[in-house]
Amino acid sequence: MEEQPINARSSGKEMAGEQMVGEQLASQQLDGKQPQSQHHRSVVSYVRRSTRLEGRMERAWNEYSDEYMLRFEGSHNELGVDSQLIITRQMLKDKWGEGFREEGRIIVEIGTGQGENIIAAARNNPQDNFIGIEVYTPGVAHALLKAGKEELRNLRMVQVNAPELLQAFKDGVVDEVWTFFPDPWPKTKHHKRRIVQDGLARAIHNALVENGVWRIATDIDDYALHVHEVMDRRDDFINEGDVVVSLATEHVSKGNAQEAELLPHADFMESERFSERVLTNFENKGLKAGRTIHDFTYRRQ
Ligand SMILES: C[S@@+](CC[C@H](N)C(=O)[O-])C[C@H]1O[C@@H](n2cnc3c(N)ncnc32)[C@H](O)[C@@H]1O
Repeated sequence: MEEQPINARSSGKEMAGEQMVGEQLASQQLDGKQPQSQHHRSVVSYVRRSTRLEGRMERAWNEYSDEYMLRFEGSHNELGVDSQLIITRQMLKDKWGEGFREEGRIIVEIGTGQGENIIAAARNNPQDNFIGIEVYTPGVAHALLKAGKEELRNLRMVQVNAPELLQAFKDGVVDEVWTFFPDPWPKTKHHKRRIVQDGLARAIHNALVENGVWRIATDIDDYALHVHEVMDRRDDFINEGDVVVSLATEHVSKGNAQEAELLPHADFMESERFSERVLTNFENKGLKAGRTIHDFTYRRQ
């Protein structure tokens, strides 16, 4: 479905469109200038759908959202974050309340979907703190339901546009950022909507502790190539991959493996499967369709 570019902040209707995020906002801040108006339009990586919850999901929201949702200025009832917001570890601790692990790492997952990964990670690593960012309300509700049922204390969810939140973190607050199976946006004219972009990389670089890592996974070859294009030329991250992967160097459309085989290939370095990554529905679909799963580890320099 084609998105309708309307301003999410002013309308709050079913289809959200374009607002200032990622590359533009990050580059303005990191260049030391004040960002322009937050209402300036830029491209976002999602299409906002109807967010009406019913039944179990509605009950989960009512029961658990007060405890599990972290709310920041500018993030009430909309997906934006105040461009002046600075998130420190102390602020997180204060908002979190009981359950924040003083000595623990802070791990942020961008685009948690149904929450499978972040829930499993929080359960398996009770010593660390996990923050899930997701724009899609039913996805957030699913995560709340699972977290609430398991009484996880070391997990919080935020419903905002992830690049905006990432760039609010004060230098060196986050230990790891995970982006697993980002929306592929296969059409060339939509590649600018892919969430892995220079602006997000800069924001994540700033948010990460020294030697912190950004882990990415995708089942789309063309997206894997896009990740290499964006990340491998950066000198502020190092690609820690030690597995050689051959990828078609011309962009190919999603699923067009035959065409890809005929195109010129080049070798790229990728990682073994990240051990904390669980098999989600998205990955399962990719595997069933015979696609290769690509894992990336970029370490902050
Ligand atoms: C293809 S799903 C993958 C979900 C999950 N990571 C998994 O592996 O199952 C991508 C998710 O990213 C979310 N998303 C896309 N852009 C986002 C953004 N700018 N901020 C937060 N979430 C976003 C979408 O709503 C969607 O749930």
